[in-house]
Amino acid sequence: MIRTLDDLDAEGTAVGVRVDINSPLSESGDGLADDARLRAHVGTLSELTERGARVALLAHQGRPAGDAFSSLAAHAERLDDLLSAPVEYVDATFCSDARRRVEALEAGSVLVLENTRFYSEENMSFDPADAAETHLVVNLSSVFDAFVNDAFAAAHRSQPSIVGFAEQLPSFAGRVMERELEGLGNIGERASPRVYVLGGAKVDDSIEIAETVLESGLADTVLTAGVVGNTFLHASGVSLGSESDSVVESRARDRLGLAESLLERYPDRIRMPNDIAIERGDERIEVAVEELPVDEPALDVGQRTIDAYADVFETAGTAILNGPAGVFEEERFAVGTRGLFQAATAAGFSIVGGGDTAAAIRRLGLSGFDHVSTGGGAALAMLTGEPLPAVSALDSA
Ligand SMILES: Nc1ncnc2c1ncn2[C@@H]1O[C@H](COP(=O)(O)OP(=O)(O)O)[C@@H](O)[C@H]1O
Ligand SMILES: O=C(OP(=O)(O)O)[C@H](O)COP(=O)(O)O
Repeated sequence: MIRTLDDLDAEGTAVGVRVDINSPLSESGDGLADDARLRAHVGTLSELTERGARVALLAHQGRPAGDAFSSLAAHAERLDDLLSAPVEYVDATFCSDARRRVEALEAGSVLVLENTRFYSEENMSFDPADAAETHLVVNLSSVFDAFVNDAFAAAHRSQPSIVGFAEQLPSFAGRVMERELEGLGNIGERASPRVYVLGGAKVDDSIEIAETVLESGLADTVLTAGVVGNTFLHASGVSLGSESDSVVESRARDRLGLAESLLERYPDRIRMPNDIAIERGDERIEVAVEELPVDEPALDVGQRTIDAYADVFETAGTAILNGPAGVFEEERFAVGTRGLFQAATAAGFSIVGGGDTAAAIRRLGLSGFDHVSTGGGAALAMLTGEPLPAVSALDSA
C-alpha cells in the first residue's frame, strides 16, 4: 500500500522531495527552454510548503557528458517564480554544506539541492537495499525526516535518489506520482477494446512495444502512424519510395523482421496507414498507399487514415497514444497528429504517454484526454505492464 501526502504529518518536517524537472535547455545552455515539468510539481510543492514542511528538492538534469547535463540553478530561479514559497539553491547535494542548509530551512520554504547526477552513484542502478547505503542517501537521510517521491518520469530508474530513501525514511508518493499511478496503473483492467496508437520515430522501440502489448493481450488493436506506420507498410511489402524506405531501414534497425512476423501473427490486429502526406513544391499532397512509391519522404498520415482510425476510436474503451503521427513541428504535417489525437478523445478513456507526444499536445493546443503523462519511458513501462522500481520501493516502504 503506497502512502500519499494525506498520510504525512508535514508541519515542521524536513522532507526530501524527489522531483523530475529534467527539461530541455535553451541554446545557450544556461536557461530552460520549457518549464512544463516544473509546473507539474507546483501542486505537490505548494501543498507541502502551505502545510509547513521544510522542503529539500532532489532532481537530476541530463546525463553525464550530454548537452543537457547542467546545474539546477536556473530551475531554482524558475521555481521561485512559480511558487509562492521562498526558493533557495545550493550548489551541493549531500556534503556538510548542503546538510547544514537543509537543517537551517524554515517551515514553508524550499531548498533546491544540486543535480543528483553530478555524483557517480546516481548514474548507476542499485537494488533498493544497496541504494539505501549510497553516500547520497545515507548523508541526506541524517537530515531528512521523511521522503516524498514525485518523480514519476524517472520512476523506471533504479537510482539511489529514486529507490534508496524508502529503506531509510517514512516515504510517500507526491501528487504527480499519485495521479500518474491512477491514470496509467492497471492498464489491463481498463475498458476494452484497448487501442494502442504507435507513431513517432523510435521505430525499434515501438515494434517491441507492439509485440509486448499484442502478445499480452493489453492491446486489442495497434494503429500505426508516423515513421512506425511507414515501417509496417514497408514490412508488409509496400514500397514507399527510396527516401522513406531508407528512413525506415535506418530507424527500424534489426527489428524489421520482427515487424514482418507481427504482421503474420496478428494480421487483423495491426492497422497501417491508408495514405501518407508528402511535400511537393511548397504543398502538402496526400498519396493513397495504392499510388506508392513516390520520390518524396512520407512526413505524415493523410485524411483517409485519420478517418479510418477515427472509426476505431468510436468504439474503443481505451485509447493509448504514443508518438506523433507526422512531423508535427511543421504545421503542414501536424494535420495527422491533430486529427488522430482529437479523434482518440472519443474513446471511453484516453491516455497520452511520451515526451514528444506530450510536447505535440501542448504545441497543437489539444485537450480532452483523460490522462496526459509527464513521463516518456516511465509511462511506456506502465502502459506495457512493466513494474516500476520507484513504485515497488514506495510500496514496500
Ligand atoms: N513521418 C515522419 N517522418 C519523420 N519524422 C517523423 C514522422 N512522424 C513523426 N516523426 C517525428 O517523430 C518525432 C517524435 O517521435 P518519438 O521520439 O518516437 O516520440 P515520443 O518522444 O513521444 O516517444 C517527432 O520529432 C516527429 O517529427
Ligand atoms: O526525461 C526523462 O525521461 P523520458 O525521456 O523518458 O521522458 C526522465 O527525466 C528520465 O531521464 P533519463 O532517461 O536520463 O533517466
